[in-house]
Amino acid sequence: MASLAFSASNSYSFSTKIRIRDGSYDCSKVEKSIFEKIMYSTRSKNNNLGLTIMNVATRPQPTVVPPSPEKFVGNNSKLAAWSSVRQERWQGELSVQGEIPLWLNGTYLRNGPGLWHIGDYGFRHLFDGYATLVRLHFENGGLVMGHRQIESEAYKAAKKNKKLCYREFSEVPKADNFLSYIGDLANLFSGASLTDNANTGVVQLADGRVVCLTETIKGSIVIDPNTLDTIGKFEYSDSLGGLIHSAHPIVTDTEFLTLLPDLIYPGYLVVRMEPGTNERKIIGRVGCRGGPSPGWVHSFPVTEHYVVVPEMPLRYCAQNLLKAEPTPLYKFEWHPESKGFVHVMCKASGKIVASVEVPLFVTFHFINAYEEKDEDGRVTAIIADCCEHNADTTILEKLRLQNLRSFSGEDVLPDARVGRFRIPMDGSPYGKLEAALEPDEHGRGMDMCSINPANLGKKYRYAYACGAQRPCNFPNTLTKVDLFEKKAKNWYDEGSVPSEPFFVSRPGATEEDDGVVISMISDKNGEGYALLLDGSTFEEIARAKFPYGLPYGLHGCWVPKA
Ligand SMILES: CC(=O)/C=C/C=C(C)/C=C/C1=C(C)CCCC1(C)C
Ligand SMILES: CC(/C=C/C=O)=C\C=C\C=O
Ligand SMILES: [Fe+2]
Repeated sequence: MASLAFSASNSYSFSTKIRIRDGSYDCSKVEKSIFEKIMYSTRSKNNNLGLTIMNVATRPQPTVVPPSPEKFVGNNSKLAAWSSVRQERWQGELSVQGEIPLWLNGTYLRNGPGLWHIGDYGFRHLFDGYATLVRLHFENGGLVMGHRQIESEAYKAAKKNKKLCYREFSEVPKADNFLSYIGDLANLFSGASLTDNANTGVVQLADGRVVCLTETIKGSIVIDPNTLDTIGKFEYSDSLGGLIHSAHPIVTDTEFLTLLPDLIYPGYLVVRMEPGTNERKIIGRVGCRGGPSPGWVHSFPVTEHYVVVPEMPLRYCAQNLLKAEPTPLYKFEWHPESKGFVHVMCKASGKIVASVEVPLFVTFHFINAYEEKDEDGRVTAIIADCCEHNADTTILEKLRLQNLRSFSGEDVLPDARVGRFRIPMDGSPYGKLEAALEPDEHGRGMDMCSINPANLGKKYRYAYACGAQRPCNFPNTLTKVDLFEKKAKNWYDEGSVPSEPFFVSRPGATEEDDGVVISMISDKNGEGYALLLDGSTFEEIARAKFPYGLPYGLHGCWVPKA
């Protein structure tokens, strides 16, 4: 046992006890009050000690780099999905089988954790990898593919120092000695040691800027969608502070909405940023009804007038944040006794208009939400759909790379469903959560969803997602879910892993599913291709082989031709 005192910022000093076990520093006994003090001290404008803006004076032309002969790293199956990307960048025209519709003019960008190695050291969890951007540029029936690493500070530092330098989702840099461990703790609380590895998603703001995101606020990075150049850090100009936000903001032509979980006074700030600005303004705040900390908010849905704030019983955990080694639920803890809640905030007033207890749930991704009205047009309930993992947290463990790489033929993917919340707006205390369709329709796998963006916040019929054809260890189908008919159509290619199906609407379309669905496939031979399905029939319309298989990617966006 050691007792020490140090100053985390100029204004706070504190002491704590550190137990040294097996040569590692276990800080699980750090008192919450101390944690709170430190976290609070980060709530100032100047808490980020991270990136500075890199100026790109000229826009360089994309470099065409031929595929290198390097071997895939770290995978014992042929699937490229769980192997680190084989080179920093590539760009070239692909040959297309089938026909790309001539109306499809623009660029699909997909982000994801594509590099899980520093030298010989391999990361452990899917979410740890350094961000790899992939670009599919569609023009006049042709297709140019490019991929490139995002030049985050975390990635650059790892390359330069040949070691992990920032805290990733599950990986923590090793302290050289006890004193540096103490320094690391201070850096954790100031945010300085948190990653800016923007490896989760990419969005185009209404003002045209393209921003890659993750769950750390400092991991908001502006890129050039044409060259995939890293332009620089997206600096929020407000003084909201904080370290983390939802990885999935809601982005429309008029706004950028996100949630900032508050770990000190458990709750969430709902904030809005107008196009052309970097300033988030507070719409309102909602306090948690369960404890001891806010639920993980990887995503959240909105309706036309409301922001839906989920309070999941899988909650951020201050103690786990301090641990050097990953815990079973990483930075989170499952608190069934704390219950699950859904809060509904009016976008215009910031007032909470409903706050209900719901059955326990586990979700990364909300699909959509809408207002249910009576014949007089009064809102009687909010319907919110998500990819729900049957209140089972084991999915997090299944996403460890070792598990993803070792499919033995055994069916190990936990069941998931389209979870439909019904949140009454009449003051009743409970909401419902039920499957929106029979989960066998999509093989009891369900994640990585998209909808026609024109239906955001409105009653909608179709969702596209990844489902399962069992046995499997990861969602392996593309599925089109019809929420009216309660049916699904599934696309499957044995041994392949498809990435999130992304719907692009045909200009002038009047039907919700009139458009195409884009996905990228890792196939069983270690190769990969871009796949286009018809949004309505869900039949293949085109595919284009990549020069080599690419790692799995998470979320994408569509950048229409200017
Ligand atoms: C890739 C993905 O879906 C999620 C990534 C999540 C990350 C990088 C979370 C990082 C975090 C830390 C580095 C410390 C604070 C907690 C938390 C936000 C989980
Ligand atoms: C890939 C995934 C879940 C798959 C489960 O079936 C979740 C990704 C979360 C982050 O974006
Ligand atoms: Fe996500």
